[in-house]
Amino acid sequence: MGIDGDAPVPPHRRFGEEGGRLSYGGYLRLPELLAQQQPQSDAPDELLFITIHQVYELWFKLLLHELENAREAMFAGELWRARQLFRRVHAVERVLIGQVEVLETMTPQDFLEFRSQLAPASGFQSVQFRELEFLSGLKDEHYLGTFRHAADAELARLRRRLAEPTLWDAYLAALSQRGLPVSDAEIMGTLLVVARDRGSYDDLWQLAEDLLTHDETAALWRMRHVQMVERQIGIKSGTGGSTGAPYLRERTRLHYFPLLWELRAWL
Ligand code: HEM
Ligand SMILES: N[C@@H](CC(=O)c1ccccc1NC=O)C(=O)O
Repeated sequence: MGIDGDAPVPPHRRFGEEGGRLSYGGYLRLPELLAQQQPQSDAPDELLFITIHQVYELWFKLLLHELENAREAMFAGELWRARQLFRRVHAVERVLIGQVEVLETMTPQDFLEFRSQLAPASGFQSVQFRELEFLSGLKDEHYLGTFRHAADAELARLRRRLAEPTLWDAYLAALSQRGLPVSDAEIMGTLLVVARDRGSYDDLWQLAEDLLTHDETAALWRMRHVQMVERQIGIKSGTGGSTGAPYLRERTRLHYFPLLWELRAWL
């Protein structure tokens, strides 16, 4: 019973009612969000195709945010904070791989109902995907060419990513703050010291493992994507003008942090 004799108000009724300003849909901007799925054909599976891509782009946005914060934490020497953020990054990346399965419920015949209308659009033109690559250390300015038709603001974002420090630069800064040499000639020696003296450097070792997991999970997504592509379009070329699966297979060999992979051979 409440103090005035009425039945107590259940907690779920009280919370958030103080100001009465926020609502679920208002806070999350659902009218705007849910107005953005607009198929251009009558093909029943185009809604799935648009939804999946929009969900990917939302996760990409979060990943960029968390990776920027992880980079800042490494520069600040707050390795525990960087590690906390990498746990989140890895969890999101596993979701990115898992949701390929949802798109694979589409048959190639159903995809072909709207595929021809997509060209020349393609995942090639995902600005945030390329930003993730640049931030992670895979800076390839040739890709600016694929964004010729992008908005000025998007091109500016890519150029900024090309100019700014990568996650690897931030890791080198963290090593350097602990008095370890990081020049090109010395870095492999330093990585070996960290790997062999876990008593002194376990936090740096674990952080390098977090970077490697980010690298590995990105590669797993590339492999999963190319499997899906082969299942959908076989050896057809891509709407973005590439050779399709052969181009994508080549990209699965990429590494964000090649030295961390090379280190294994020296241990
Ligand atoms: C039916 C499903 C899909 C097919 C058949 C497909 C096909 C392709 C092909 C052929 C390419 C090479 C570029 C081109 O010439 O078009 C490509 C690139 C790409 N796709 Fe997809 N894709 C599919 C789904 C997705 C999804 C769900 C995403 C999530 C965002 C995605 C993201 C990308 C990205 C980021 C690239 C550029 C990769 C790179 O340059 O390394 N794709 N895709
Ligand atoms: N490139 C794909 C089409 C495709 O998947 C796509 C088209 C427009 C926007 C995003 C896409 N997703 C990944 O490439 C294809 O060649 O079939």
